[in-house]
Amino acid sequence: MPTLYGNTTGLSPNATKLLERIYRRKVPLHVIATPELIRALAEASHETGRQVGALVHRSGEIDYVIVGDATRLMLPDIGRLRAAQGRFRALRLVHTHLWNEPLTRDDFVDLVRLRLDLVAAIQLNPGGEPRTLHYAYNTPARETAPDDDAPAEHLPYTAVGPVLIGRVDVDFGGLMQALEDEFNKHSRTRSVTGKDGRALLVHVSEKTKHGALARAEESLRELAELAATAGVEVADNVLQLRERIDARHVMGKGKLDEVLLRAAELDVETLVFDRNLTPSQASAIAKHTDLKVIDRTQLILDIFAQRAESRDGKLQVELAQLKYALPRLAQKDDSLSRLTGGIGGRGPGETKLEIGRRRAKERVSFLEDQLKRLSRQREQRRRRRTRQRVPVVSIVGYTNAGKSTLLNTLTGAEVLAEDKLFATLDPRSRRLRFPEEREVVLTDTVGFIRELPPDLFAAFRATFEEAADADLLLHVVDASDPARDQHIETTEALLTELDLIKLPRILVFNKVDRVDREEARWLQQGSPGAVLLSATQRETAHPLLLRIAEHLKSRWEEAALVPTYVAAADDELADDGDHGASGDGDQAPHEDPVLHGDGDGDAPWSEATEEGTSLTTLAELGARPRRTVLRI
Ligand SMILES: Nc1nc2c(ncn2[C@@H]2O[C@H](COP(=O)(O)OP(=O)(O)OP(=O)(O)O)[C@@H](O)[C@H]2O)c(=O)[nH]1
Ligand SMILES: [Mg+2]
Repeated sequence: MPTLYGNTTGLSPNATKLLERIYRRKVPLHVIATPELIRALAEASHETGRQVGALVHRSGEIDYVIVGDATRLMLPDIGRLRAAQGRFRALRLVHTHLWNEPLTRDDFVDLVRLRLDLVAAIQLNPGGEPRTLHYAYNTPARETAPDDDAPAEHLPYTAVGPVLIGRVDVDFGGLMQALEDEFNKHSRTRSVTGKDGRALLVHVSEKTKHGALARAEESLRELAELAATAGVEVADNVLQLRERIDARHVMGKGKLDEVLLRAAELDVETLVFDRNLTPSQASAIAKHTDLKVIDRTQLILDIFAQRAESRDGKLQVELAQLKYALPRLAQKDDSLSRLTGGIGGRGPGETKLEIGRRRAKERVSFLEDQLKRLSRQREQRRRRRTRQRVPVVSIVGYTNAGKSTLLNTLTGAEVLAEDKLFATLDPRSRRLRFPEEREVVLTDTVGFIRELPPDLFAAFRATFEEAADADLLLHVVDASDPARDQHIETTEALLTELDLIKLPRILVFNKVDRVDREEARWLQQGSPGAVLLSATQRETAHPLLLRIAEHLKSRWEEAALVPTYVAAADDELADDGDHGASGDGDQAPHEDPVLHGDGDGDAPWSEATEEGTSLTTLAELGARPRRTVLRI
């Protein structure tokens, strides 16, 4: 007994018989539909007062007969596209429209979403006779040349009609062949700059507070940076503010269809959501759109996976990824296969994420054990260091603020500093020598980010263990970033969570070369205790060095490492601010290298060695030698 799909309740025996008989039709490849099929669909439709459709396979068989209501047809779940061969599903939908409507938005969405060969709608007259036909097929997204003055909007399909039923003259097989050739050619020639393909960024949030739009745009900007860091080319953004986040699909169905059509139009395969999705939301959206769906957490995890270098870092990323994947493994949905491979599915190193739930749980406890061991080792190292009473200064702040650049500049180290988010995942410590054998260990840290994924936060808490023992924190802020204040807020909130907020802290406004004088002055007035500098310009760091020395004065004395201390005149420390962007005229030229740092070698967390350092006097720091007092 052939199965009927869709709205089959309350069908009369006669209607059922007519519908079942549709399965007997055969449709050769050279036509969209035979007159017999069209008549059978019209007849069943007239009998039921509902739309009736057939999904016709290229083999000529009718695979599904579907009943709708008076205005629409709900297609059955016909499996996932990527399991199918080639570009198209090899199925075309031929169905009736009762009210003489042309193709509807639902028709286009089905065409694109399911990659159907073609969708045809037969318009019936009031007597139930087939009159005209509308049809549409997928066409490749067109590359818009820069000098192309055609409208930027380009639909991912071509629609034809109305055509009188007797006049439909389409070589269906020939059309499909031509389209497949065109799609193949298109995918060969299209240039993709992102190594991991193109994505559509989607921001949905509630329009609760004032300024929601500006915040949404700022958030999308950061997401675009994250995507670029992860190696994804951003094709476009979609932004929606709505009253309430939809529990199932985040946005409304209509908007989701729009996203789907836009994705097809731009030929992207991935949606990156600017929020964290629940496992069921991610799976429902993937299912509805047949696109790969990534959320903000996955994107960040992916960056971390690509960037972690040390054993510790790799273990932590893998742990965070597994913890993220576990509830999704439980979903038992075939969209899970999308979690593996490519963006969002990379494990650190060679680790595969394609593992079962039980294995994943075992691996989680293994990783946790390993990490505990490593943590103990670090603890021992730290204790040794504490015994040596070398003060620790930790550089913290939002990602891309210039922390590593500052470390490099101060110590002459060569830590990777890049205009990318999360350039540093395996923080390094460097020894920095002040005059008179006073020294500090300067530690770089992982950058903070808004809504740091909880699992990642837990995993990376460990990297802040070092900072917990710090005598002083340098909170580095990119002064030139429009979201500067939010970054400070986020960093302070995370410092609170990490229990580091109680440590003494110097606010360092970095990149002042990129803000104008007026703004620099304003910044200094707003935060009198802050230091302004450009980490890329070594000489601007002197006020900061003096401040560090001032802060650690008692610490050094207490440690009695040396019988001397630095006494910088109060006024010197108070007016540091104007050193900032421009540098002071009375700054003495200093000799390179001013300060010498010696690296830890490549192993993070290892102790600084004693070799290779040389001493400089505070005068050689070059700031204001005349007014600097050194006492013995
Ligand atoms: N113009 C200017 N650019 C700077 C300055 N300091 C750092 N940068 C640039 O800002 C970018 C980020 O610097 P990083 O030192 O990698 O920043 P970070 O805080 O360590 O970043 P993560 O490790 O990603 O958290 C790099 O391209 C630097 O060259 C500065 O004072 N002026
Ligand atoms: Mg860094």
